[in-house]
Amino acid sequence: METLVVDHPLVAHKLTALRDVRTDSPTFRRLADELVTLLAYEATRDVRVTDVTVETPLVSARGVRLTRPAPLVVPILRAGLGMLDGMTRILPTAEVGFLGMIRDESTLKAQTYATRLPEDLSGRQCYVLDPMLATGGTLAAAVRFLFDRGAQDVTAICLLAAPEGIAHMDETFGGTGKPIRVVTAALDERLNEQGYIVPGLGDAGDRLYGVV
Ligand SMILES: O=P(O)(O)OC[C@H]1O[C@H](OP(=O)(O)OP(=O)(O)O)[C@H](O)[C@@H]1O
Ligand SMILES: O=c1cc[nH]c(=O)[nH]1
Ligand SMILES: [Mg+2]
Repeated sequence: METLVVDHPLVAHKLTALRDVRTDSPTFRRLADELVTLLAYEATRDVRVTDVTVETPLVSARGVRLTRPAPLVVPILRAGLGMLDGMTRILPTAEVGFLGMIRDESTLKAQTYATRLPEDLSGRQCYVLDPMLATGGTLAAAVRFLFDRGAQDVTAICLLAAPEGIAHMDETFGGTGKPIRVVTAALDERLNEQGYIVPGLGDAGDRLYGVV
């Protein structure tokens, strides 16, 4: 599995503001949206394209267009929804599937409460959106759903990742030879006793959707 920590001053600037406990929900939503677009630019570096020729007003020119079928983008509800607009802004023809997952805060195990994915993902490139990669239980389950339906490769875009989550993904998929990438704005220090990323940004879903 490949992990890419995007090293860019604008990414660091927006992430710092997201971490700030004083950032209110409307600002948090806007920053998350902007940050995803920057991460998505890096995450889509390997998106498949097909050679085409276009007519400019002057001559024929060679170029590319996205290979069809377009990639599948899968936000993990609830918090991943806050990343969908930022992603589809740069990949407007993407198909969108949904996974609803919640982590039981006492066991830290992920439970799936909704799946709305194409049945057949043979040969498809997939992008999973979830702001937080903590223990990795949620992302591992989501990635398994996609590979079970035939996905060719999966890239997860996470605002923040913990070393424990990256290690869990490596242990789960490392020996499978499946192409998986995690693209994140930062690899934080650790998880605390409650499974929260430290220094982190708190509960991403609550901060996005106004509980705090
Ligand atoms: O890596 P893990 O330890 O599995 O934890 C990460 C998950 O926890 C959060 O979702 P949460 O369960 O809080 O649901 P929500 O999006 O509805 O807030 C987050 O958005 C991830 O999906
Ligand atoms: O730090 C964390 C860990 C899991 N989920 C969150 O929203 N934040
Ligand atoms: Mg939450």
